[in-house]
Amino acid sequence: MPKPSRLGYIQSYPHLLVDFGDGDFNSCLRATKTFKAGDYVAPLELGKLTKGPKTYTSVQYGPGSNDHIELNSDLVYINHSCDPNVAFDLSSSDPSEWHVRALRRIETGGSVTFFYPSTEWDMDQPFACECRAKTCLGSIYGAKYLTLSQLAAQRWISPYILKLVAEREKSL
Ligand SMILES: C[S@@+](CC[C@H](N)C(=O)[O-])C[C@H]1O[C@@H](n2cnc3c(N)ncnc32)[C@H](O)[C@@H]1O
Repeated sequence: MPKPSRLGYIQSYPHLLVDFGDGDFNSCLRATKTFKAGDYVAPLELGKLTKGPKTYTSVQYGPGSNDHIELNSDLVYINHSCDPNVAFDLSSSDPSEWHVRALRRIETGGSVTFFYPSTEWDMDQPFACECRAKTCLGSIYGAKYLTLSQLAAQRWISPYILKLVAEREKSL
């Protein structure tokens, strides 16, 4: 189940709802209540996660090229933004603590977004970003293709991504 479908849709989390659009990639996840900065938006429940190869729906959890999980829940509909409102925090060595956290206030009905290169080093499916943020980076390929200052401008970057960037900078 890479993506829950519109047909027979059952919400995965009480305060998050998929807004299904037409076409393959035009859906998003919306908040059905207001979240404050720092609030837990959703846990990454271990029972739902599956390890697997890198895909456009997977989330990286470590520095290795095989360190990817499928979310198997509505969280897969969280779009990228260059000015995101949540962090995917998979930094704990205890996976039961992995979670999605609000980086700033999210109003009821607001689209939930994260900065994909905060978890992804080299993405399976790069795209031309349509986030419309003033700080939009244009094309999103993964952290490997961003400068240190572009990454440093973000509120949250996963520790293993920062480590990979540090290794890249050292080898220059
Ligand atoms: C995991 S899906 C996210 C949900 C997706 N919108 C959908 O309807 O299935 C990731 C894909 O959504 C699209 N996407 C996500 N954020 C985007 C953005 N800011 N601009 C353009 N496309 C985006 C891209 O095609 C990307 O490969």
